[in-house]
Amino acid sequence: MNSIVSASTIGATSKAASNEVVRLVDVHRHFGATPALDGISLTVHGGEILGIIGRSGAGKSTLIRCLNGLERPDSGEIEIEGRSIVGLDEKDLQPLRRRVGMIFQHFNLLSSRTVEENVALPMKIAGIAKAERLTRAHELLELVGLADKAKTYPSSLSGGQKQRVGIARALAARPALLLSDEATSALDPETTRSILTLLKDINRKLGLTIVLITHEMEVVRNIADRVAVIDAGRIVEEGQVWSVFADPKAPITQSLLSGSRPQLPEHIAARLSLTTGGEAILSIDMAGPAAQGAVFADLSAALPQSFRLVHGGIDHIQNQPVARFFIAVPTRDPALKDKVLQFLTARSARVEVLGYDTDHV
Ligand SMILES: Nc1ncnc2c1ncn2[C@@H]1O[C@H](COP(=O)(O)OP(=O)(O)OP(=O)(O)O)[C@@H](O)[C@H]1O
Repeated sequence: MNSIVSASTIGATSKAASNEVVRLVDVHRHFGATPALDGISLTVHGGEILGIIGRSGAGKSTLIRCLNGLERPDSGEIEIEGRSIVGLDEKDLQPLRRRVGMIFQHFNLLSSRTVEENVALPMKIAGIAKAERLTRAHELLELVGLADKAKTYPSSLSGGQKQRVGIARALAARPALLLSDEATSALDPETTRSILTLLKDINRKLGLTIVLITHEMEVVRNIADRVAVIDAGRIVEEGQVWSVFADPKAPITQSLLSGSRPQLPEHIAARLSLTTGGEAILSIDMAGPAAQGAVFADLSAALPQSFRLVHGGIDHIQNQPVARFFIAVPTRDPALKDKVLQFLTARSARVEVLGYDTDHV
């Protein structure tokens, strides 16, 4: 990928991290009796990548359509770069739409236009002279690694290449904000990773603010700085990605994360009982500084033969260790489990007794 193009060349807005590019306050949007958005308040700062995740029907598309003015809320405030867009008519919305670029799941390229014409189209609509828009289209195609495809048609491109053209086109009008609507959902895992890497690269180089909606936690994990979880039109959880992965609070977040975090193997979970006996099965969650020490070596030294490792691992998200383990503690010494619990909680671990595996004596 060739992406060595400076922010000044491309001309994206680079904002200080404290600047608010998006602000939503108590936004409501109903369709009949269905509350698609039920009081959404959200802030996106300049230069950050916010992932908005939720299940089908949670309200993600409605939210993103409100952000680019395609949908009007019933009530609440929406500001883009400090300017309220709620009361704007179509004519006044046009300059705002140029501040907001968008990429789509199915790319939405014009098949009758070449790649460079697709990228140049928003500039043509904005009345930019032909020579200037072609120069810029080439800079953008270089940014997304497709300079050699300028004269080809979208039908000859792979899905990943089409999305790169979509990204170049979205950047054509020098947006302050890029909205990504399930932009990698139609791509295979490897192409998804390359598109996410490109978006992160553009975010870093141009300081471009990105809001992406997705139903995949892996997308959030790979690219976002912060995550907001939406369910039934409400933000139910919000925070830095590593801390939400480490300690998901809302049931919907726990469920969305179930494929991304170690889970107790099913055959053991199926045997668990509430009756004390055999081994107690404990889950242990540690993150950040708490996950950096030699916790298990220290536990072993302090309480020899007090546990055996059952399952788990350490992930690294935003350069922070996020650990989740399952251990088995024998119950033949009735006080042992509490000693282990005490030891681990003193080390800032979150520990839960899941039940007893009485088959394992
Ligand atoms: N134009 C509409 N008319 C009626 N109901 C709508 C309309 N748009 C959305 N809804 C309803 O609002 C709720 C939120 O829909 P929305 O499309 O925003 O969810 P979503 O999270 O984007 O779902 P998906 O991931 O399946 O696209 C759903 O119950 C949906 O049926």
